[in-house]
Amino acid sequence: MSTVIKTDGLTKKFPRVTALDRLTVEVQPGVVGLVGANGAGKSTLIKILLGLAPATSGTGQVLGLDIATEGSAIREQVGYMPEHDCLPPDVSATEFVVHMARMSGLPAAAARERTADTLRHVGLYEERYRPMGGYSTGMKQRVKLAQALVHDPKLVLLDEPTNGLDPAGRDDMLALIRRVYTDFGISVLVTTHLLGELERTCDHLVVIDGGRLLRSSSTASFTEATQLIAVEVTDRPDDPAFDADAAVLARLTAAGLSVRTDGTKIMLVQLRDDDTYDAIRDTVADLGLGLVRLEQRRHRVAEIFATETGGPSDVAAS
Ligand SMILES: Nc1ncnc2c1ncn2[C@@H]1O[C@H](COP(=O)(O)OP(=O)(O)OP(=O)(O)O)[C@@H](O)[C@H]1O
Repeated sequence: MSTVIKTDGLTKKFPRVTALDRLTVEVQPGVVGLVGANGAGKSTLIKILLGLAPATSGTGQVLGLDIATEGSAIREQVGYMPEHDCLPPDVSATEFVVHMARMSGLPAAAARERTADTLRHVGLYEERYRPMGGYSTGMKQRVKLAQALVHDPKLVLLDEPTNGLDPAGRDDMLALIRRVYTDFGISVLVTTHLLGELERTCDHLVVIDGGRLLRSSSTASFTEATQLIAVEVTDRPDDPAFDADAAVLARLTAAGLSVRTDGTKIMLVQLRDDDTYDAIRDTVADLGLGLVRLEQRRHRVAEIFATETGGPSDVAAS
């Protein structure tokens, strides 16, 4: 696998703010999420990777090309979906995407053919002949994605593609983004400030905060299993006054297991060995209770973020 993006000590200073602070990161082929709160430096990084803005210091390569000297070669092979609305309201999606295809060097016939295919792929059919001013946000985001894909790039950089979409629209867009890689083999770097979106969509996550790298690792390792089992039990139907949780807690503790509650009806039992599950099941059955939940806890991306930044207050957990 060849590296798709590589930066080394990448720094971008504006007069009053350091937008990127010695960022060193490597991205392999796949769907990669770039996550950070508003102002973390995501859009700045994308512009520098495209060779549209110079870095203050540090180096970087995209598809093996130097961001400082080979910007136009990078833009030939990379598609870019900007964050903000950039679509002229009076032209149709077809006219616009054909124009973008021609701009990236496709001959007229090929541009028309690729435009039809790409718009169909992102789910725009009859409406592609109507002026874009009348489109919904979801349709506009699809056109923006289509223009990023039309010249058949090896990599697309998508800046907040789910912005402004309702939950169903977001799910559709994320599924579409996933297919860009699985169906066409085009690698994706997608930015978002919504952590919850990434677990299902991305293979790998890069988390930045204040322009600095917090963490870069596979999505699986972000959400890897902890050594805790979440247990929730029913009350006794014949004896609602019986404190089921306290009884289970006392029994498991007496059996040498470490148990804590998290303020809800869920108890967290430290996984000791394979017998831990049996010990919990037996205890619950002995007490005449039922099990509502018995599952190994997984880290969620949002929890990691909270641990490493001291609080997720400025990052929406979606
Ligand atoms: N052209 C500029 N001049 C001065 N400061 C800038 C400029 N562009 C960005 N910044 C600042 O750099 C920091 C990073 O901005 P950037 O837009 O990269 O963040 P972001 O993570 O993409 O956030 P958002 O999702 O809000 O766009 C912010 O503090 C921003 O105010």
